[in-house]
Amino acid sequence: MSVALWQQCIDFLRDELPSQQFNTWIRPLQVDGDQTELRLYAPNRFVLDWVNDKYLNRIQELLDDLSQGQAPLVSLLIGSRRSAAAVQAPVRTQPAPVPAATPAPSAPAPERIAEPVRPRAQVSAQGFEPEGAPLSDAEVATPLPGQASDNSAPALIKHTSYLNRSFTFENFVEGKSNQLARAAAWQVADNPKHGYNPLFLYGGVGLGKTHLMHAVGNHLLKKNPAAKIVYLHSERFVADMVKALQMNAINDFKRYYRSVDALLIDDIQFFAKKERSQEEFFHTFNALLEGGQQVILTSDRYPKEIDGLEERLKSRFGWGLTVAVEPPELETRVAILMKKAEQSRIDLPHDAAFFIAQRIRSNVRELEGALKRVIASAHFMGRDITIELIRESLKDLLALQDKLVSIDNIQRTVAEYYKIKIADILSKRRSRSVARPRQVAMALSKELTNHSLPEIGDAFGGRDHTTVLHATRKIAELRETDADIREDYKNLLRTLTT
Ligand SMILES: Nc1ncnc2c1ncn2[C@@H]1O[C@H](COP(=O)(O)OP(=O)(O)OP(=O)(O)O)[C@@H](O)[C@H]1O
Repeated sequence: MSVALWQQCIDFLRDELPSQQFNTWIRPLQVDGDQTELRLYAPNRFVLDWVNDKYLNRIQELLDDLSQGQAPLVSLLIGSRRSAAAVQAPVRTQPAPVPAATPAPSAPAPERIAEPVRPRAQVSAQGFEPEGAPLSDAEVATPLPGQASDNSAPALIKHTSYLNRSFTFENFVEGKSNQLARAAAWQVADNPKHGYNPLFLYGGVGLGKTHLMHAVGNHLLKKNPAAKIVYLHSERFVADMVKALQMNAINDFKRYYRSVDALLIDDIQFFAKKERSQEEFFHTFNALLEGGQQVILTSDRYPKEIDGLEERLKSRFGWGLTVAVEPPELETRVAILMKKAEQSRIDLPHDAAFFIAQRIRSNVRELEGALKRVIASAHFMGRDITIELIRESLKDLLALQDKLVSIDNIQRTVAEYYKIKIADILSKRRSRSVARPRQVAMALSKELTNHSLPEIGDAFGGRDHTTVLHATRKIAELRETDADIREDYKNLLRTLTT
């Protein structure tokens, strides 16, 4: 019964919280319980502390409301449902109104959990035999990217453990969009034995996941130059494994990967549908976790949403910490440009950085690419970087952007998104189902185009500029208070700018 109540509570939290927060803190919680007690299992102490601190009061409040004051007592534990036996005693919290972060006075100190409790891996480093699932076509067909051999690796393992030395924490610009991911990565880098294992970073292309992963690796190496840090793309892992199987050297392969201090694997969505590789990775992963070696993974989406990935892998990824990296907001884009210019010892005026950041919104890689082009033009023509020079050197890119974000296109995209007609957006109808999307479209037009308020008003069926102003203010306010609008706006921005 309390589990059903939790499901309802989750529905509210999903609506109330930005998706990044929901995915990071609430979604990994597992639950069981009965009429009187609801046990929530956090994958590690970090999540437990955070939930305790930030969300438990609200959770208890919601449960009270949903059960008309008959809410079960909430216990927050470390572990997972199946490993509950391994957990000695919960960090039991008081029901509201007593502050939820306070452990019950009766909980004896020695029983408090000091370290994350993790279910024991089922397979030891030596325990796996190669007869697994047969190779799928995709596994066999995966090309071998040409990289030099790593001296310490068996000859068949072609990857390198090279980390990009410029991907450091110092060079990483922090903003709202990547704050959590950076904090989690820093924890792992600074305190690997007590951090989160695995650390799973996910988000769209070019947003800094690889950068952060390397930053951890670089920091670990700085602290211990003898550490064996292996970074590779998931396709490389697959290719090495295929080769090892072909050469009858799978044991070398296993030994090598299981001997590392930290294994960093990029873009693990490429494991999808490659059953044999997943099998091998699963065992490597277990062995590393069991040995206390650090694993860091990245993917372009939330692990549970990767089609073609085994459930047991998805579930195991949740033992550590899963954090999203979001597209950077305007201020962060400006700061990134200023940082990159500083690294290249280029004098980039703030208004020029602002201009580029305003126009290039999709991701940091694009932003960097645009800056490089501007710098090259400035060098080539022997001119200072001005907005005029930027307009010239990014002419094609900006024209493409303008086409993409014309008011017409915004109206069409918003109409499609909300499943209404463009004619409705232009009409005088005031019903909420039409008025809100219209306001969203107006706010997007203001943010994404250079049209003036009167021009935007004209394009929306001849409305006054004050109506457009009101719409942009209203939507700005709703993006703070209403999770649906916030999500809609974010999705539309992404559709219109990538
Ligand atoms: N916050 C940031 N501060 C400084 N540079 C950044 C930041 N975010 C991204 N970058 C830079 O943007 C580029 C792309 O980042 P990165 O390769 O880490 O993206 P990614 O998320 O791993 O993308 P993909 O999924 O395509 O591999 C890199 O050059 C990186 O240094």
